[in-house]
Amino acid sequence: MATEQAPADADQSEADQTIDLTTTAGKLADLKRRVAEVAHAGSERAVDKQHARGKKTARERLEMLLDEGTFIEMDKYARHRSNQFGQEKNRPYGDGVVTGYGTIDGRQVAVFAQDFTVFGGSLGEVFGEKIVKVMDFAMKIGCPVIGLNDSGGARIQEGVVSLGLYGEIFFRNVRASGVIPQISLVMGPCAGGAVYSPAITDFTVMVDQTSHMFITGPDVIKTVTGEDVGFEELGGAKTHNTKSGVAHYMGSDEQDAIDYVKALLSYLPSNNMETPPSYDEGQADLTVTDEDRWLDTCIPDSPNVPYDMHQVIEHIVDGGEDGPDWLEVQPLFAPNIITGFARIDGMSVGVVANQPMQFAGTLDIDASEKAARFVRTCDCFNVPVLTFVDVPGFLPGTSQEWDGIIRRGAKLIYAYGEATVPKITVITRKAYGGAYDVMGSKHLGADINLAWPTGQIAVMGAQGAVNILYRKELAAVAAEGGDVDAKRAELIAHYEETLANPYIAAERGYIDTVITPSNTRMNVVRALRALKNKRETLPPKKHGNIPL
Ligand SMILES: CC(=O)SCCNC(=O)CCNC(=O)[C@H](O)C(C)(C)COP(=O)(O)OP(=O)(O)OC[C@H]1O[C@@H](n2cnc3c(N)ncnc32)[C@H](O)[C@@H]1OP(=O)(O)O
Repeated sequence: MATEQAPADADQSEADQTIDLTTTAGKLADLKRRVAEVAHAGSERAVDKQHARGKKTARERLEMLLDEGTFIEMDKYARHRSNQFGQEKNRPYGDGVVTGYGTIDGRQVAVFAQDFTVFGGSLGEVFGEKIVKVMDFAMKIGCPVIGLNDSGGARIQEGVVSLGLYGEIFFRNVRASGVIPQISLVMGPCAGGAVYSPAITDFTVMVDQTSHMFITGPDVIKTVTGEDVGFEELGGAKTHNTKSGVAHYMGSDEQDAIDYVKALLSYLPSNNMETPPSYDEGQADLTVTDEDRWLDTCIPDSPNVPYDMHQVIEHIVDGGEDGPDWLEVQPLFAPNIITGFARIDGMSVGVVANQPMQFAGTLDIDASEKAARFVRTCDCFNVPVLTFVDVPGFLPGTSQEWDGIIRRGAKLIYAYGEATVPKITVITRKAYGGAYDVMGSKHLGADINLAWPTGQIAVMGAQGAVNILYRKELAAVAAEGGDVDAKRAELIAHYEETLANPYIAAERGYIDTVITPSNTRMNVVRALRALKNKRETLPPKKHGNIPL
């Protein structure tokens, strides 16, 4: 995979002695020797230790990630210039990070892979300069940059210079945000300030058991707060995929994590000036199939009975022998909302959907932030947003209020309102209260709004509404010894008939049309085709002020 072939492991010192640098043959032999040194920058002991932990080396990982034979390494002869703490005696080629470019599924990408076998992958001046250079290169040519993180953090011996280079990387992460996709694979430690580069990138993928992210480690935490916590519990892949929402996917092993990144890239354009790649576009069968007909039966008669929104999504997106063309993002975090990429009619689509199986599909802080971030990611990279709505409202509770559901829930409104990509919304069942507005409503600029006849678009559910509207009447029935439950049922039926349906919204054009569920795929395909050339721009401004 290097541009020069490394010689087989022979007795190197003997070979070195025979190199005559005054001849061309000698100079070529010298280059070969250096190439071999580059490839074996980490000691055998460090490589063995890496493997014993179930981790691959930086070069092995790049081989797994990139198309075979496409990697071109940059700065392989770079070495640190530090002469502190005896560092001048050890100047391995590459300085602990492998950088360069290659292809994934034939598409150009730039990469850097931190090499834990050299100085623990710690970031010094030259190491940092190499990353900065490859990021600048990716920006110039408009291709995604993928960072493989496995590092002890700032190289302690190089002091503030290391911190300066972290800052240079963060700065570029910010400037590249929304221009080129940035993806972080965390495949070992990622500690202290180092975590903020992955945090700014579009996606962070971790590996179960072998990757950790934290600002301060267990020892510091013990000293400062007295808490006893291990690496895994504090900042392992499970923690960041389920609790903190820092990560977007937990790979079961390194191969799984890498495969996820490759799949992710297949839904994204190379930069914000391009549209995402499409596969067999325009080939969708628009007749109603058995898969489509399943949708006519999936909504339970009782509004209190859940159903799995994953199944709805899977019946609408493209599919083949390998199953639905669907890649969930943050599947383990805030599962009351589903986010992920799909292909419909061969086109890339970002799906946001309430999940009635979790907290009845209510919106809470985590769900709002998860979906807001996802909608903005789609909008950056010209991916249309398809929303499925079954939401009974925002989650009530003091913890939600005190943790800021007002400003944090507002992010989702902001994200939908700001997005100029095609926006298509399907209301399958409940769309209650403020949550109706939030979830891709016409009022927030959605282009096509569809509802199923099972849709209930109202300020609140029938039960709650009747209890408020008819409190006095119900109390009077109770006082007279009448049948309160029968009266309530009668009032609920009346409310459902008059208000909890999709037709009032449709009368006003808030819903473009009410469709038979089995016609959803056909309607979505036609809408995507119609909206393909949608052009909408925001008023000129420096940038908006999303509540953070
Ligand atoms: C902005 C910031 O990044 S602030 C954060 C600064 N970094 C830190 O606080 C983490 C410091 N490092 C560590 O705590 C540990 O090395 C860990 C947890 C990352 C990994 O531990 P282990 O897997 O046991 O690896 P180990 O400690 O042996 O490190 C491997 C080698 O990398 C070196 N190394 C690790 N981190 C650093 C570092 N930050 N700077 C310089 N060298 C480092 C180690 O000295 C060791 O060198 P050696 O093989 O010559 O003995």
